[in-house]
Amino acid sequence: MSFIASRIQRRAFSVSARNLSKVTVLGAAGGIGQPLSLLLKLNPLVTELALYDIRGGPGVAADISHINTKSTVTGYDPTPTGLANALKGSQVVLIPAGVPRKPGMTRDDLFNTNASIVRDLAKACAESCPEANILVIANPVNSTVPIVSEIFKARGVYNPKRLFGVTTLDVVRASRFVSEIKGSDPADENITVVGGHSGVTIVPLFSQSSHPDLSANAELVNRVQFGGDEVVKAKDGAGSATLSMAMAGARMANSLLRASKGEKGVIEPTFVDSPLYKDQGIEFFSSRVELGPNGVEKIFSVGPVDATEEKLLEACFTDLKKNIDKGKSFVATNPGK
Ligand SMILES: NC(=O)C1=CN([C@@H]2O[C@H](COP(=O)(O)OP(=O)(O)OC[C@H]3O[C@@H](n4cnc5c(N)ncnc54)[C@H](O)[C@@H]3O)[C@@H](O)[C@H]2O)C=CC1
Ligand SMILES: O=C([O-])CC(=O)C(=O)O
Repeated sequence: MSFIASRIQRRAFSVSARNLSKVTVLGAAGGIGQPLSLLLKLNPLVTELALYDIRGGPGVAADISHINTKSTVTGYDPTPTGLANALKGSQVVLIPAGVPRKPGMTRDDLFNTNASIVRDLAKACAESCPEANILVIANPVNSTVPIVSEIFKARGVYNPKRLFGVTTLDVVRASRFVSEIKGSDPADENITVVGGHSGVTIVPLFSQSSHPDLSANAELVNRVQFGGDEVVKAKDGAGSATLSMAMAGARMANSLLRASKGEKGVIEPTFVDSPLYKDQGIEFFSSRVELGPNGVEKIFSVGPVDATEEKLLEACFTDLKKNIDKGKSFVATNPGK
């Protein structure tokens, strides 16, 4: 083959490789995993969908694979090889694997079960797809994201630009709740929510929205902070938010894929390794983040806040630091196999 022909062929390969987007869902047969996988099957940016669960992955995959969009769907057996194959070549890995809350529980009460699930899945990711974007949905997000980072660090493959805690549901809720009060279209309501993803670590910044008066609406602030509890209570023992979460997770994955294809100005709120409050010992923080082909492109600062929000941020910092430290020390004391 001539030099030019081989160069053309190489370029054609790299262009088509860039156009291929394998997305993996770990926990694909669960309450979130199933509708999330469905929404990803409907996304034309996804070319290959890999579904893994400790039970039921192949069944969900067979069902979804009949949907007449172009992407291929494969379900993997619950074995180490199945998991490795689900992850190999993946560009985006979503992790909704783990137990959900029951009424009366906090997200932190899930730690004992979910920490080791996330730790072990993170090990598999570090091994099989160290360069993928990892989107952690499993709670408590404030602790599970640091767990993933510690595992990647221990293996020398940590890239802070590729690790995301999914906090999209908080802004989805905030815009919907505001629209109910104002009688507006939620699509027009851009509410910034910063901090973490549980209770008082969730800080909506209404003063920055087109309705600054709402920052004094304690009931609304509380509803955004404890929106998850509203669903847990209504489901009465049958789990937590699954459908709205699937929509939020699919939105976040879609934003990453759009940015990876070179679209500019794609901004999502997300819980990332962040410089914003590192001087206060807070290594991860959710704020508006511009996404790009390399993952995190730019982390926006919190911006001006009013006195009420200043107090909310103080409460957030205290809990968030504890949650992050808990995740980090878990890996130090429970490194697993
Ligand atoms: N980040 C967020 O905004 C939200 C997070 N969540 C969290 O997402 C998690 C999942 O919630 P649901 O889907 O409702 O729970 P679920 O119990 O319905 O589904 C979890 C799935 O994970 C699977 N699983 C467990 N261990 C696994 C492992 N080692 N490997 C692969 N799969 C495994 C289970 O077999 C099950 O199918 C919970 O921790 C929940 O708290 C829920 C809503 C919002
Ligand atoms: O509340 C929960 O346990 C699930 C969750 O994270 C949410 O709905 O925001």
